[in-house]
Amino acid sequence: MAKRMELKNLNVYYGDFLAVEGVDMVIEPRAVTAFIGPSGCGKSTVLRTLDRMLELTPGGHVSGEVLLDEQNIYANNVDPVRVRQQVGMVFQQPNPFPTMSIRDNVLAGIKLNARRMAKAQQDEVVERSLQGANLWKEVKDRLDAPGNGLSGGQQQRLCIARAIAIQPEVLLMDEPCSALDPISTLAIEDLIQELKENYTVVIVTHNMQQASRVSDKTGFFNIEGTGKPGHLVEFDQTEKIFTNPTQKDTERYITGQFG
Ligand SMILES: Nc1ncnc2c1ncn2[C@@H]1O[C@H](COP(=O)(O)OP(=O)(O)OP(=O)(O)O)[C@@H](O)[C@H]1O
Repeated sequence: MAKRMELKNLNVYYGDFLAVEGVDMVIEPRAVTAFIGPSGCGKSTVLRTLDRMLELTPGGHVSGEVLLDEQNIYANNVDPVRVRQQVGMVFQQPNPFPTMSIRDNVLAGIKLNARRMAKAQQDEVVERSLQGANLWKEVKDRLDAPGNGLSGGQQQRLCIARAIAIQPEVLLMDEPCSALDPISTLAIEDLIQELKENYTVVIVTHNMQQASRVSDKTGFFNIEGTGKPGHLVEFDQTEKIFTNPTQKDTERYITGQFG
């Protein structure tokens, strides 16, 4: 588990609109990479290229390459469904299937991929995934209760359990804490630190303290103005980005002068 990803001269389009231009970046395995930058600079757009979810938006397409351990995931012979088995996504709004039980929520991705599994093996996946998402202790006595009976923070950890149940290599998180209270946010941030031992983690966040707390590397994206493409301004060790950035715009952004 945990694979390296590499973006090579990546351009991302919605129809004719060039939303993000010329991104080159190596995303290291067993590390957390954060994407920061002002609204509209393309953080979520780039994130969605990493599991080919971008193509689910009409007109969404890319040029350039996205490598997952040397394999271009946009090559003609690559099945996007297979990519999404290797690269999982956790969204801003916790989105468990509301009436489905906690147990079935964890197994949802596996069932969707039509993998048959004996009950004992399912039990093992449910426990392992919930342990991995730091939720097991809180829910082990009510696995058959509906997913929407959990708190927001627990629901987000359930979504993380669902994402890791299929044993991906990479976990993408699009502002995973923005709908959560501060205590649940800290629980997810602690969990992200644990997840990086086994996964390649990429997180989009508006919260600069969060980026500096949880990530090893940070990419700062920016946009010159409405209708212009976003681009990657600077990508480096998180500590360097937040203490001694090379680019003036990065410094202006992290010191709150715009954005
Ligand atoms: N479905 C879409 N169709 C057309 N254009 C889109 C679509 N989604 C995003 N865009 C455009 O792509 C650009 C990048 O948007 P994106 O949402 O990736 O930025 P972001 O940095 O994640 O912003 P935010 O921080 O506000 O979420 C913007 O100009 C946006 O308007």
